[in-house]
Amino acid sequence: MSIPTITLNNGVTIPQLGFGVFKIEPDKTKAATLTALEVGYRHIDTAEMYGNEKGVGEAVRESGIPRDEVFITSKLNNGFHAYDDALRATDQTLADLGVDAVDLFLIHWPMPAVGDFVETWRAMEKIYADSKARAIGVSNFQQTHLERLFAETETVPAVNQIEVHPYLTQNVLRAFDSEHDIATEAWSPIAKGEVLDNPVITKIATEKGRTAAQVTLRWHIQRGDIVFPKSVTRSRVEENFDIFDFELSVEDVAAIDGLNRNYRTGPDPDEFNFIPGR
Ligand SMILES: NC(=O)C1=CN([C@@H]2O[C@H](COP(=O)(O)OP(=O)(O)OC[C@H]3O[C@@H](n4cnc5c(N)ncnc54)[C@H](OP(=O)(O)O)[C@@H]3O)[C@@H](O)[C@H]2O)C=CC1
Ligand SMILES: O=C(O)C(=O)[C@@H](O)[C@H](O)C(=O)CO
Repeated sequence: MSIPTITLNNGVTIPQLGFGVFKIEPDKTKAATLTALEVGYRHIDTAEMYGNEKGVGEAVRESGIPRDEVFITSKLNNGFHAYDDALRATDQTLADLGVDAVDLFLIHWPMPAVGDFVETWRAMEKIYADSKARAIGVSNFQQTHLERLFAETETVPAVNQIEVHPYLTQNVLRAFDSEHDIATEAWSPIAKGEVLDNPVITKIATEKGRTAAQVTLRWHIQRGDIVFPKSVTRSRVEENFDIFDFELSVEDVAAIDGLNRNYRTGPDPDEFNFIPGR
């Protein structure tokens, strides 16, 4: 099964479907990631915050798949926004993953009340210039945060990774990303499972002979976003991968768009200023 790719604003290509590892225990991450790689995933989304970068790196090495065939994303944790801290934390991420460079590196949260993300972005530009990341981007940035980066720095982020699912369709921010050549990545794409019993989605699933998760992931793919559902259950890892041999109609996509209720499963980026360990 060939996974579609998206070309980022610096020419780097990313598989549109990946595997997320948030909340996978460090000692279970190697096995879970190996399962995803066996099933066919070639894009893994991790973060320093998840405490499981080592397991991801071990799985990629143990899989025997050439490094350049697996796209690895990690994220700079909230306690490392200061310029020198960001550079040091990046080196630690590379050491934990056991790689020379990540494919994509993101500022995990803007933390607007702290207010130092422009300095952090300058560190990201240095990390990119030093070839420690093939592409750099942000996560959980609102339009105002992006506008500050445009005004005060040189590089437009390649990616904005934000919460998106049928109950939080984010069409305004996604359109803003797109106007500025920033690819949107949709985190918690099935809303941590919360959308799977929605009658609009289950009806489409029944009509298509698919599961609600497959319909929801297919909706993301047809809207053009990048997704990386998480599962520690092999049958679900397979199910979530098996979404490229059917299509939703324009009406199906519109019906799922209509489920938006601006509901977040995770923190509001305008209010989240949490620094782990402090
Ligand atoms: N940048 C950021 O701030 C954030 C980024 N992320 C990224 O996004 C990824 C995905 O988001 P996440 O929050 O994990 O949530 P998801 O929307 O991917 O949902 C994961 C949950 O759904 C279950 N599940 C997965 N597939 C199926 C299926 N086919 N049928 C029924 N249940 C299923 C999983 O259970 P089980 O594992 O038990 O099978 C798990 O409980 C993360 O792993 C992380 O990489 C997530 C949150 C914030
Ligand atoms: O999963 C992530 O990438 C996150 O940032 C979350 O852990 C987020 O910080 C959260 O859910 C906090 O409760």
